[in-house]
Amino acid sequence: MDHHNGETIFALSTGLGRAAIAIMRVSGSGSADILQRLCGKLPPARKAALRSVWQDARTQDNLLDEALVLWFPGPKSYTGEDGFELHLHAGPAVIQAVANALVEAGARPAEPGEFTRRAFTNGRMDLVEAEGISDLIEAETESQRKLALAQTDGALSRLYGAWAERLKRVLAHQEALIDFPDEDLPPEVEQGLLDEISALIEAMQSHIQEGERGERIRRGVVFAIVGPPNAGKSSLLNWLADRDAAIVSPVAGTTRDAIEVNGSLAGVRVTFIDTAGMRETEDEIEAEGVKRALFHVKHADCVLQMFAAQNVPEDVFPNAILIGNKTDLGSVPAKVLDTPVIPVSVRSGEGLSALKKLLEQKVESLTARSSFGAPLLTRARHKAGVQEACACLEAALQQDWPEMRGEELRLAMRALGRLTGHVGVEDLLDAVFGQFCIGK
Ligand SMILES: Nc1nc2c(c(=O)[nH]1)N(C=O)[C@@H](CNc1ccc(C(=O)N[C@@H](CCC(=O)O)C(=O)O)cc1)CN2
Ligand SMILES: Nc1nc2c(ncn2[C@@H]2O[C@H](COP(=O)(O)OP(=O)(O)OP(=O)(O)O)[C@@H](O)[C@H]2O)c(=O)[nH]1
Ligand SMILES: [Mg+2]
Repeated sequence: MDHHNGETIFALSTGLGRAAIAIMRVSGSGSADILQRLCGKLPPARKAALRSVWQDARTQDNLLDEALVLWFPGPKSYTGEDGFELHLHAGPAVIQAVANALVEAGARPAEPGEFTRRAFTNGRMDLVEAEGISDLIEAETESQRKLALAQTDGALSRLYGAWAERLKRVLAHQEALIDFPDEDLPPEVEQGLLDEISALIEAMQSHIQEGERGERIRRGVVFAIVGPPNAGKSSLLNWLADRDAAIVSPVAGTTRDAIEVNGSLAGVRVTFIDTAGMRETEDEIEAEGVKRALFHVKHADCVLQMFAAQNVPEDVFPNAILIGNKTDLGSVPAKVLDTPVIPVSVRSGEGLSALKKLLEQKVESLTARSSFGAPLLTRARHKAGVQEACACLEAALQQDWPEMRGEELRLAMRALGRLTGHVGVEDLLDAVFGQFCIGK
């Protein structure tokens, strides 16, 4: 994608649902001219003004709307360049007419994430903060909101920046060892340097480990509901979803595809996946369903293994929560192979509130932080970057040659720099900003 910061871009920043007001956002060096063309004299900076919006204000040709107008001169604006907002009456015809007038005045529609991309390019925020903005807009639960907001506030960026600073000092000491090999530098210098590298490795490793929680909060905790046909898996899904998401029937093998339902538990986004009942089958489609069920057993954060009272399983999946259903028809054992069984009857409702409590606890333990307040990584991109930096530091420790060690340290610095976007990220930007909402 070719990006021209000189161009003036616009986008509708408010959602397309039923709403009274729509915000059209404009950014770029042509903003002052375009705003004057549509609304006449520029309003005072950052003060709302009520204006008529015209196709051309000079000729008072074609009145489009009466709008609140905000003028944001750069470089302190969100994008770092001149821009303005029109708070219009929401309505497809108003929006279309204003968009046409903007194009006629020289602006073009923005790409997804282009406003924030400009904020990044103009040094208003780094890459990690920009990703946080995108997550904040997507956040559906309280925990997602908090995590994203901390990220837009620079908490994660500051952690990576602090590591980069420490690395810079290590590198400086390393250079001193290279430049003055014959001077009698005290041996503590080299030892101190190695200790600092080890400390950084440890910090990065625990950050990666904790990061699993951040990724879970961001994407949601995934529960896979599995078990033999007719156990009542789809019935449980429907109860958890509070709607008829999946077909329930007495026919064994009713569910063949995986059915996902999103919800929230303990303020955390969760996904429940109902799967095909596991059994040997000649049916090609059902067999594919069973294959998918096994896939979800492997990839879910937690497996809900369900069985019906009369049909106690011989094996228990690792880390599964065992649910014995249909207690209205018969009793279930207290344990199977040392795993406690949660007795429920989805039909009568018995045990369901206890099950829900248990699931809430599970969600909390899967997302709770061990070190309070430390920022969490939230994406595979962050994890990969920290892992790369960490691998370079480990390689640095293995190097006896000072020059080679210095090279590994520089590579680690570079990996951290790419994370926040301070170095060499041109190739990454389309991927990062392409995931944004239009108008942000
Ligand atoms: N209508 C509207 N609401 C919005 C935004 C927006 O752009 N427009 N935001 C967008 O994300 C968020 C709030 N963020 C904002 C960030 C900066 C400024 C602003 O007025 N900046 C001043 C400079 C402020 C200063 O540093 O002194 C400026 O633009 O000149 C406004 C909102 C959420 N709500
Ligand atoms: N008596 C009784 N019947 C139940 C209970 N829960 C579900 N059922 C019934 O058991 C049958 C199978 O339920 P489903 O939820 O479709 O079972 P499933 O595990 O999704 O089955 P498959 O999709 O075939 O793998 C249906 O007739 C349900 O009404 C229960 O607690 N007690
Ligand atoms: Mg089913």
